[in-house]
Amino acid sequence: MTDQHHEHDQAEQEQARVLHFPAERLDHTTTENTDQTDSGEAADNTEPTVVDGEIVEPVAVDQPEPKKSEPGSALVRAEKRQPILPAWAKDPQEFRDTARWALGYTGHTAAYHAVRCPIYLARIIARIPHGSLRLLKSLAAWLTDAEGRPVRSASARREDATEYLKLSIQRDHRIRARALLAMGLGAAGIAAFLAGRAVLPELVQWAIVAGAAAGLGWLGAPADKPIATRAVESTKVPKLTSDAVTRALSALGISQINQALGKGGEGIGFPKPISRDGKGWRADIDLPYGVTAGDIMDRREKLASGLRRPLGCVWPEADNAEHAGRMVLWVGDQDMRKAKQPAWALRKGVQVDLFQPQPFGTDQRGRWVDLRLMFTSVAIGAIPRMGKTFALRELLLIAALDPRVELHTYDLKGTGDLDPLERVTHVHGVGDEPEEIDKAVADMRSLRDELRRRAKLIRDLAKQGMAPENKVTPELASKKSLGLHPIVIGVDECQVWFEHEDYGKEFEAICTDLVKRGPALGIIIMLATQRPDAKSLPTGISANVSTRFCLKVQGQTENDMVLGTSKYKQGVRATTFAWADKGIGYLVGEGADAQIVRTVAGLDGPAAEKIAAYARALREQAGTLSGHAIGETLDTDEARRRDTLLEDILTVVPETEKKVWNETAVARLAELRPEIYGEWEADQLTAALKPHGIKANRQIWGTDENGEGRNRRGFHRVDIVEIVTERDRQRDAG
Ligand SMILES: Nc1ncnc2c1ncn2[C@@H]1O[C@H](COP(=O)(O)OP(=O)(O)OP(=O)(O)O)[C@@H](O)[C@H]1O
Repeated sequence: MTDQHHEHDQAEQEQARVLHFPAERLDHTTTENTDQTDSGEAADNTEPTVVDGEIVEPVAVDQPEPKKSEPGSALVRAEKRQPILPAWAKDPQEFRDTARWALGYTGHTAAYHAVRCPIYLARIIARIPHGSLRLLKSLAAWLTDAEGRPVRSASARREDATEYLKLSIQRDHRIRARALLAMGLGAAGIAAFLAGRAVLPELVQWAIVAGAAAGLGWLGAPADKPIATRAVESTKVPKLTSDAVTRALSALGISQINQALGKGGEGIGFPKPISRDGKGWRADIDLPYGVTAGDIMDRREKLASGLRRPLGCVWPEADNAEHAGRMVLWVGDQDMRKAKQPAWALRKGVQVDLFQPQPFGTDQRGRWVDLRLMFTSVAIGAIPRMGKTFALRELLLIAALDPRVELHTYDLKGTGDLDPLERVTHVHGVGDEPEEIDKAVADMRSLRDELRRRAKLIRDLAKQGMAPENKVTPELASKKSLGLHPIVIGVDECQVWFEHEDYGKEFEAICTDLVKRGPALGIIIMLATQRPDAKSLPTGISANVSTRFCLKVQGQTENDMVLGTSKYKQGVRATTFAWADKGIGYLVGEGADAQIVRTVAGLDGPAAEKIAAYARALREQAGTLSGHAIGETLDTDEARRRDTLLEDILTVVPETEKKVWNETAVARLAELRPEIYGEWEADQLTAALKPHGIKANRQIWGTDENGEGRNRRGFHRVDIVEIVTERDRQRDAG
């Protein structure tokens, strides 16, 4: 295409000649030139010497230098090669589907006709006489040269004796030859019959008789009543044509389109032929100047009406690889909402590896779209009742099928949508009652501590060469001793947390941290909200999540909040979905282009229960059931206490003691709260204080138990005081 253009441009350039036109015009331009340049050349130009048109060489200002031909380059052409194998034969899933369809089709057809065999037999027998009569009639007509009769009669009517004589002689010759041929064939037939009777086995003889009878029966059947009826009625979908597309576009009420289609307009461009793409038609369309793909997407319903197709079949999309006026229109054979989804590989339960992509939903063409949950964080947004909870639950079920995963599930709406996961989850929260919020705060705080622990551990492991990319690897996640297993947190209606009067800011801070740093450390947070605005999905979170799924939303702000800045402008508009497009949304995965995906259909409560039961069995086998799943409730007091380390230190280290050894502090802490600090070593305190930015490995001069002065590791009390004061100040301000 590009080459063709280029050649065309070159040809035009070669033919082009610049004609200089007379004085006044030249005067003007040259004056401008003189203004701009001080050279003497400009002064020369002020003399308009050309009066008549003169041919001068064109000066190419923005054309590329004509390419010198390089040896061998003629062989390397920019042609587009057609794939050797069709797409369905290359994709294993599509191949399986096609093979399954072909087998099913053949089996159905065979069974359908087998059942009707007796009827077909009766019909054949009934039609044999009529068939025989037809055969004899045709034979007689052939023998008597019936086809020449009308011509002969016409010449007789015209009394054209010469012509009639010529035709009669020809007829006599023909009849004689045909009679001889018929006799010969008849004799050969009788001989073959007698020989066949003598030589052929009886079965073959019967087969020949049956074949002859079937032939006569078939001959005797009227054209509108064939012997065998159709086993499959093909419901043919109308072919998408450029005329149909143009008509539909012209019905959208967009003035630029109507102008372009009006008299003298440049029309609508189809840069590629409309072709089959999966189970539908694909049209690449160059819209008239000034019209964008987004303008059409906003009128999807009208477009569907113009195409006379169900709304769920019509999917206009922007082609961002081209210009803003290029649209890809995909018109499916079947309504995406009603089309039978191919079987979900995880429906019956299989062990999954969260590090590998797993099937999340199907695209318009009915192909599975995979999603890798590891190293990601997810935001799901939609107006109510569009399938947001179903999508979140599906993702949590996928996570549950990896027995290493520790689940934290929060159903803040409180209707029990995530209850099927109860049997596998580590922490389960339902509703927004104060005690539930307390539990969630404690859990999130402990997850933040876990995040910090992991960060340090990964740093250490990276130094030892065990975490080459400074993130959790499948090997590290599988080592129980390291505690680096994936942690997946799912929060439905997350706005309840972020809008909480007391803890909103803290939830936001922790979740933002988890969204930013969690993925590399194996902590995956998934947040779903029905009100995607800056309050319910804070910008720190919405800007940093890496996987986004947006079902129907009402406006541009919500759209961009979930899918990312400028997505609406780029033509990725979840506003175009209709009310009936349940479970259908735009998915923006890691670094991938946005695509329309329908989540797994029919994954309701009972279906989710079954998968969760399988996931539990996997966990029982792997010995990874913990927390809520085995009846343990989160000890909120304990979790809170862990967060009071700094305060505890200030309690055990009096103001008068400016510096203290770690071992002294740990011994006193163990006395204060043996249930928490009883087992602590001095090094553990160093590690626990590090995330707070407190250096607990300073050399501190002190006196040991024998009364001898020596240097040991410790910290300055004032460092702790500073952090606690700052934290209290922030909490008060928040
Ligand atoms: N992939 C799908 N295919 C067909 N229907 C679906 C699909 N996903 C969800 N649904 C249907 O959408 C309806 C709403 O789903 P869901 O409860 O998840 O919505 P929601 O957005 O979470 O609503 P709410 O905001 O009230 O919680 C359900 O009745 C469900 O059957």
